[in-house]
Amino acid sequence: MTTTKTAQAAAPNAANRVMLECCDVTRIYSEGPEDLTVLDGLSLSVHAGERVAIVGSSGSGKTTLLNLLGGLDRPSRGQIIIAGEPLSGLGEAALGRFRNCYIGFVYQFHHLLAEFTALENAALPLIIRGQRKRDAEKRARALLERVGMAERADHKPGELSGGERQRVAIARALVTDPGLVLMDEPTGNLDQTTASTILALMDELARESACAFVIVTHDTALAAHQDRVLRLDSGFLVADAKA
Ligand SMILES: Nc1ncnc2c1ncn2[C@@H]1O[C@H](COP(=O)(O)OP(=O)(O)OP(=O)(O)O)[C@@H](O)[C@H]1O
Repeated sequence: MTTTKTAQAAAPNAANRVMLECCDVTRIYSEGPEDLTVLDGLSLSVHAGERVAIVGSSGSGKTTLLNLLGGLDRPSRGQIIIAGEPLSGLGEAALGRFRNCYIGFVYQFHHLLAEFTALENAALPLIIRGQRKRDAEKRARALLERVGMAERADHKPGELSGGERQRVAIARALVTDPGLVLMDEPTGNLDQTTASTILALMDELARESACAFVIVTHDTALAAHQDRVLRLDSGFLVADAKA
């Protein structure tokens, strides 16, 4: 194990194209009586088709990092570049459009819309993008099928179990065929069989469409399944050997 600010060893089978670059990123929270430095000059590259797990103890900054990578928060210092685009150069509206095109989110707080069915929720990112409802729902249905939710497509979130809602959220994140998917405990609510289905789907997508995944998790089995495991510790990334 190396203890360096930069965790940049490329996975053996990763494509050469860099999908995500995090350059010397620092995040300091200044709201309390004292400044809190959560990330301290952190650098990271993730290539197309690469799957990276971020682990670390509670409060180590995993969610903070994920929010920065998704453009939901801005770093105090440093630069985040996705698909060659520095996020700091984008205003809020442009950032929203960029997220819709390039990033899929599976976050615990990213709730499904209660008044829409599973199918409509999964199709939503394409509708927002301006795609015709019929085409968007066709693609969404295909994704729901892949996560084993085709039978429940016409149900609303209130009629689904926690694990089923999570699978719809995963379909919604993948429906736009994003270059980068950010996941926060994606298999947290799932039984082992369903979790394995989701892992297999992620493997396929990483291979087929060179989608890159950054996955925050406490689940050691899920982390061990990824190309790289990075541990957040005292504001720095510590690169583990391939788990
Ligand atoms: N908006 C904020 N203002 C001030 N401090 C914050 C804010 N958000 C997070 N923190 C603090 O930053 C630190 C890192 O929080 P973060 O949520 O990133 O940790 P985490 O590794 O995701 O934890 P967990 O595994 O428990 O979800 C914590 O000490 C937290 O209290």
